[in-house]
Amino acid sequence: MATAKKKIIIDTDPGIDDAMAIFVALQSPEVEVIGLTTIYGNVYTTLATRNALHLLEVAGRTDIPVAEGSHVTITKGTKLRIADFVHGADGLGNQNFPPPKGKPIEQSAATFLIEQANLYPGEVTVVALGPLTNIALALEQDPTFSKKIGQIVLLGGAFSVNGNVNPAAEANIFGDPDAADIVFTSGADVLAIGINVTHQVVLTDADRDKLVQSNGRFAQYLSRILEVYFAYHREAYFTRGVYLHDPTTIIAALNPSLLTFTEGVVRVQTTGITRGLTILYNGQKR
Ligand SMILES: O=c1[nH]cnc2c1ncn2[C@@H]1O[C@H](CO)[C@@H](O)[C@H]1O
Repeated sequence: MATAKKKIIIDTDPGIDDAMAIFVALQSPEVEVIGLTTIYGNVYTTLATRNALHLLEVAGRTDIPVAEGSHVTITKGTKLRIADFVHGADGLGNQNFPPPKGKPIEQSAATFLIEQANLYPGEVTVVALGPLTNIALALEQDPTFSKKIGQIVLLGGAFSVNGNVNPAAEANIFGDPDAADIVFTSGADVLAIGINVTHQVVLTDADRDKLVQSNGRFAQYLSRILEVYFAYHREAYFTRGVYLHDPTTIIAALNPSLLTFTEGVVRVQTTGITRGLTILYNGQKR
C-alpha cells in the first residue's frame, strides 16, 4: 500500500539555495508541496514572490499556490537586512529572467498557513527557509496554530558556533529575532537546522562541474544561477564550494534519519549586540 505523501509548505525567500531546495522538494516522491509562502531575507518580499512564481514556472508546477508574506518584521520593523550580496540583485544569480506570468493568491502567507493547518490538522510540515515572521504571525493570529501544524522544520540559528551575519547571529534569525523567539517558545514541534549543520554540507566546484555536464531536469538552470553563489563563497569563506543551507533543511524534513539531533529548549536573544543569538539548553544540568 502506498503511504500518504507528507504535505509541506515551503516558506521561502528565493534565493539561490532556496531554488535548489524547492527543486529537491518538487522531485521528491515522499512529499507533496501544497504551497509556497514568501518572505524577505535574501531579497525583499515582493521579489521573493516573483521568484517563487518564476521557479514554479521553470519546474512546470504552476498548480502550486504562492501566498505572499510579510514585508516587515513582527515588530513592524522596515530596516531589513537583505542578502543581495550573496544571491545577486535579483536573488537568482543576476540572470535577467523574464517576469513570471502567474500571480500570488489573495490570501496572505499567515492566513494560508492557518487555513492549511486547519484543513489537515497535524499533517502539514512547514519548511521555513527565511526569517520566521510569517510563522510568528500565524501563531499570533491563531493561538491553536502551534498544535494544528504538524512540524516546523526551519533553517536558522548557529548552535554553539559563530553566526554568519556577525559572531552572534545567523542570517535568518537575525532577520527577525522576535519572530524566531515566538516560534521557539510556541510549543510547536520545531526542528531547527543551524549553520553548525549546514556548513558541513558543501557542494564543491567538482560537484558543480558534474551539474554542468548533466542532462538532469534542473541541472543547467542551477549551474547558471550558482555562479554568483560560488563567487560569494570564494570571497567570503575562501572555499571552493558552497554551503547547501536550504537543501539540507528540505532533506531534514524529508528524511530526518540522515541527520542527528539534540533535543532541548531554544531561546533567541532579541536585544543588544548579541541580537539574533540562539541559545540551546540541552538539559544536561538538573
Ligand atoms: O554571509 C551571509 N550573510 C547573510 N546571509 C547569508 C550569508 N551566507 C549565507 N546566507 C544566506 O542566509 C541563509 C543561511 O544563514 C541562507 O539562506 C543563505 O543563502
